[in-house]
Amino acid sequence: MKEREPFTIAIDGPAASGKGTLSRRLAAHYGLRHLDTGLTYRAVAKALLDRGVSLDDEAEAVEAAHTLDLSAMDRMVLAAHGIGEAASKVAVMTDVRKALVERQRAFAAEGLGAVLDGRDIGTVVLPNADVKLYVTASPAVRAERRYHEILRDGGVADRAAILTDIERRDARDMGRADSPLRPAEDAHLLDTSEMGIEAAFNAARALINSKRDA
Ligand SMILES: Nc1ncnc2c1ncn2[C@@H]1O[C@H](COP(=O)(O)OP(=O)(O)OP(=O)(O)O)[C@@H](O)[C@H]1O
Ligand SMILES: Nc1ccn([C@@H]2O[C@H](COP(=O)(O)O)[C@@H](O)[C@H]2O)c(=O)n1
Repeated sequence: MKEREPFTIAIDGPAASGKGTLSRRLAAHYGLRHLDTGLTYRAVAKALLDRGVSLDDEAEAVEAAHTLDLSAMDRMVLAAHGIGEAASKVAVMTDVRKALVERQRAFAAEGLGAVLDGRDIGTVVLPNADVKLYVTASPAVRAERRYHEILRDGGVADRAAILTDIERRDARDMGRADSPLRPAEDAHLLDTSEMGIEAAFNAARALINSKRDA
């Protein structure tokens, strides 16, 4: 049997667009490793919060980025709302991004290929990825999904506050100088505002299969 070349899939999109859900499904389907790069920024932010230092402390943040153990990142712990907000603050620091991008590229280069999701995967981390997807949905739809996710996990949520948070994080992620969130020129847009998880997975799979077989 002919051996396949390593295959990389880059998935970007705003908060709560569904890129993590889609990336996990695709990685399992194609037998690829998966890295949620948002967790790397969250882990750096949490390290600063745990140490009781300011989120502006760039030297501490860079040190945390270099020493981060990717295999020890706990999605349940890092999912906390406050950590997401803190992550988008440390994510504006160029030297933090440099350190994390290096780690993310090293992850993607190992093995038979990988799916990476985040904000700058198609534009900065893996500009030569085999497939690039930009997953999005309207802010109202994303807020509604996050609202139901919080209730499902037993939490208490306020719809209006979630929408405000999502819009604030979008503005910070799209407006920063270094590696702002935007679709790569060669990314395929997947607007899931009116698409369920299964339909989004099927659309992504059809696109990836066409690239793999090409
Ligand atoms: N196409 C979809 N239709 C309906 N619900 C969806 C869809 N995609 C994802 N969801 C749900 O929306 C919520 C947010 O999805 P997910 O965590 O994958 O988003 P994300 O883009 O990775 O978010 P973040 O950047 O904040 O980590 C989850 O509860 C997920 O189950
Ligand atoms: N490639 C990335 C991934 C994430 N960020 C920043 O981290 C924040 C948290 O990300 P989630 O995907 O877990 O919500 C996000 O708001 C970004 O500020 C990034 O800059 N680049």
